[in-house]
Amino acid sequence: MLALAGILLAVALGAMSPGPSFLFVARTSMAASRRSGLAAAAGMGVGGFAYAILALLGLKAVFAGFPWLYSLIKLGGGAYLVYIGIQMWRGAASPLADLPAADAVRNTRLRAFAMAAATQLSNPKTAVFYGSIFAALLPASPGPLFTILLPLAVFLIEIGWYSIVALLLSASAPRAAYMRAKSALDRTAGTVMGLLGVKLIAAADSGI
Ligand SMILES: NC(=[NH2+])NCCC[C@H](N)C(=O)O
Repeated sequence: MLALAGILLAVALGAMSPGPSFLFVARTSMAASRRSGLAAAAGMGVGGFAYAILALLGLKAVFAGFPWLYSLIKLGGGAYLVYIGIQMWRGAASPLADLPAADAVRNTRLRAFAMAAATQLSNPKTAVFYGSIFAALLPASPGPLFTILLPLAVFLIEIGWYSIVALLLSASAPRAAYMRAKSALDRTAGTVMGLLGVKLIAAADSGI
């Protein structure tokens, strides 16, 4: 159980370090709504859960055995981050839409959830964390209880941290500040996303 606690601490610290996933949840919470921000937090939880399971299944060995797969993931993930960055730039100058209809709100939440999960899965920081540090901390032969508890705990930590981010940043003061500086903030976030994507693509042929 001590091993589990150590791994979970590493997961929490990793989740709290800023990166593309943080940017996505922060922006969704400020630009869309609290509920969309929480939907995005759930997407991050699901993405982390998927990575924890992959790691338990031997993600590191898979990457070591099939280096091209690791490169492919980096290429695809990098391209996705660049795409998100461009989308942020393109929307930067337009004001936020007026209150959308109920249908649109549902769609927005679902979209926030799906895009968050995609962001978490293609996020180089997340992939590297679960593919290396996390995998290295795993016991050589984890028992069944450990194998069940670990992905669930990872899900709770990731969704928990990003829910805190969503709740804090969807409050009226951060939202108002975001509205005032929307185009500059969107361009900055878009540039950071795009650069992280380019960095990932450039490193696609390097090893684990
Ligand atoms: N335990 C982790 N490393 N989770 C993924 C972290 C992603 C990182 N916090 C980001 O915002 O991009």
